[in-house]
Amino acid sequence: MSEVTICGLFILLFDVVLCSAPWAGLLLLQCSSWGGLAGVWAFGAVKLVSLHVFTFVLTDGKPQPELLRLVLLLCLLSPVFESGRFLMAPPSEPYTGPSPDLTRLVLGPMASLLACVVWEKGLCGKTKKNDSMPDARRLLIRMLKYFRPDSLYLVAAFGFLILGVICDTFIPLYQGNVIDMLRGQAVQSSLGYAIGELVLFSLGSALFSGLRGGLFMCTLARLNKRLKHLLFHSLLQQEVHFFEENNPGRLSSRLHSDVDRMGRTVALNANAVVRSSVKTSLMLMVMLSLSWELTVLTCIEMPLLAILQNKYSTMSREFKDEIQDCHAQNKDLASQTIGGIRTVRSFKAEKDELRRYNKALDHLGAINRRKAVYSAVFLLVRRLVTLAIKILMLIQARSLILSGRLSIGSLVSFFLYQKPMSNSLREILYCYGETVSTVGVISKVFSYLDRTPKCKKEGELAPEKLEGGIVFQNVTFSYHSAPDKPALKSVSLKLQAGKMTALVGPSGGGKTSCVSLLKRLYDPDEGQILLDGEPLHHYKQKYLQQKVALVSQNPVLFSGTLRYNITYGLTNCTLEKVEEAVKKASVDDLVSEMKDGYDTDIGEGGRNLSEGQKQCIAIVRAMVRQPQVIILDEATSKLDVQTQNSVLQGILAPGQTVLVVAHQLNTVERADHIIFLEDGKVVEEGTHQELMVKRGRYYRLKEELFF
Ligand SMILES: Nc1ncnc2c1ncn2[C@@H]1O[C@H](COP(=O)(O)OP(=O)(O)OP(=O)(O)O)[C@@H](O)[C@H]1O
Repeated sequence: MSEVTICGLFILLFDVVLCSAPWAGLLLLQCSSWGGLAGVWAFGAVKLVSLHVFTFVLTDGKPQPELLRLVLLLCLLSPVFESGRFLMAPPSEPYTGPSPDLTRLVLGPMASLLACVVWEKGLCGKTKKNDSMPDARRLLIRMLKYFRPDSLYLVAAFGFLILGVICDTFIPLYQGNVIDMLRGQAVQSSLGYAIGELVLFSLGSALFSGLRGGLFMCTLARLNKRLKHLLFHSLLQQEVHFFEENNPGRLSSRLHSDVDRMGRTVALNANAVVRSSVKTSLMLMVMLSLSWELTVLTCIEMPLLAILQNKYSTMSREFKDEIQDCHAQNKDLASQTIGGIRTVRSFKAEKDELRRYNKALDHLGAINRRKAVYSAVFLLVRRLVTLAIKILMLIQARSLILSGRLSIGSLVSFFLYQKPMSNSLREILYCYGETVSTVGVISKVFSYLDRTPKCKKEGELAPEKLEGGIVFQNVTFSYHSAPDKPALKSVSLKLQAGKMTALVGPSGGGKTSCVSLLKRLYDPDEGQILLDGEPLHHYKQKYLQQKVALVSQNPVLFSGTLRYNITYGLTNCTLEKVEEAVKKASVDDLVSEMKDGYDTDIGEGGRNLSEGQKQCIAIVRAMVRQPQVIILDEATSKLDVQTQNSVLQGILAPGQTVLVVAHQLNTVERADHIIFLEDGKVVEEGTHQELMVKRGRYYRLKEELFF
């Protein structure tokens, strides 16, 4: 047992001794009261001083904050409670102060102790152990701030909510009135009046609830739109490394399901909490007026359930995170297989894929089973607690009825109120649990929203005239997924303005990495790349993407029309410009063959086109930008030789800097200068003829091996 617990027990014992003294005195003197409310507060003050001194002595002058909170609770609970009774006492039965009975002597310290345990262990204790809880509060407050632009809607929604609840609470009262009138000899007009009031409250309840629901839904839709826009904007700013490290399925799940979930949970729970709180307060007032002892017992049930719910919520939050990750993985697995169905079919790997998917489903099933077991245990314990409290209440009610302090009718009314009040409290606790379990989701979404892209800020340069000379100065670069294996090691090379340069080398040599750096998809770890003598990051990003165009072997096209794909990312690109680019690239036949010409829908990812046609579209997309530097990364590999020649002839304008990427020397005969890259290093460079002499044997050998 810890030191704090032992000290707490001593303090409790001392409190019981302190309380029993005046009670014993009152009993001996046969007094029924000890000075009304003033006496209770005075005794509370005396207790506060005595217990403080006792605590300081007990802890050698260094009391723990938990003990001080217990002392405060022991001293203040009774005066506060009595003040409540005093304020709520009906005029027919004026307040006479606490009566000396044993139940009160035990109930006071018990309630204080319970409240203390709930606070320290269940709520506050959790906060101290788990650093994420203050974060949770901060995250929820931040989440609420996103509702700010809809404050007016929210104020109206909450207003309608409170009006609706008030109408709801009065409906049973008027129902009772009408029933009473049916039994008696009420005048026809007053019966009609009571029915009218009942109808009015029912209509009010329906109307206000409808308005409240509509306004909440509207606010939620607006919040979702705002958050999705912000998140998508933030994602689009991130560097390419980020997308390599984070799986696209998971990012898309954050953007859609998570944003929906966080908005829904926070808005609906706030709605439910306000509704339940108003209802609970109204019912609590009525219940206290019926019997405070039974109300205290009902209220003891609440913190016990709160502890249980708190524990369950923590577990359920972990389960939910696990399940969500699992769902994202499964979704990814399925979409990968469906997306790559041609490859799957050609390798006859359907059974393997099914087995992989089944394994993933089994994993998800196991988590769901564990969650179900925990949920069943939680439900059982919760029911047992409720049952135990109910038995205690019946025992207490029996003694109250026997002593004549409670009528059977009042007991029935009390029990009639108890169920809806427990439901309201349960709803509040449930909402709390739900909100806490959504904190993980909120924190992940916010972490993406707050993420600062790890790439250099774009510059301001956008010169009208660009020569297109490019220099790599000692460039070293590694991918984040393989930080110890640099893809480029101190590479220095030069692309002369207006000339065609070829990067040649075996697979994995670093050609594509050079191209990616040139397109600023990544930034070098060391060294720099100069364009017309200026570092690449000094140029405006938009300018750079327009002046340096890349056509890769597997171009990415988007669903939409042919024209949309050609003019992708360009504003105000006229049809004439598109037609000119198509003519230059000699692919006008391809366009004329299409059903709706430029307005033909090419399907998702361009699936209605052949691989060669996709390459043609990508070439036109680059041409339409009239770039000064054009990079052809095996851009025509899927075209037949004749088309390849005519396309190349058309696109290579005089004075343009061209970078061609290839595996073999014989495909880059036109190049003015060839750079041979191997294992991330420049190993040879020169003209085609020079290289054929130097590396011809090597190439002949390689080509024999490959072809
Ligand atoms: N996204 C990536 N993450 C981690 N490593 C990568 C990534 N892309 C390439 N690499 C590694 O970087 C090195 C250079 O690859 P790069 O793609 O630049 O070579 P390449 O010469 O273009 O090859 P290929 O001719 O086959 O396209 C290789 O070792 C490769 O494994």
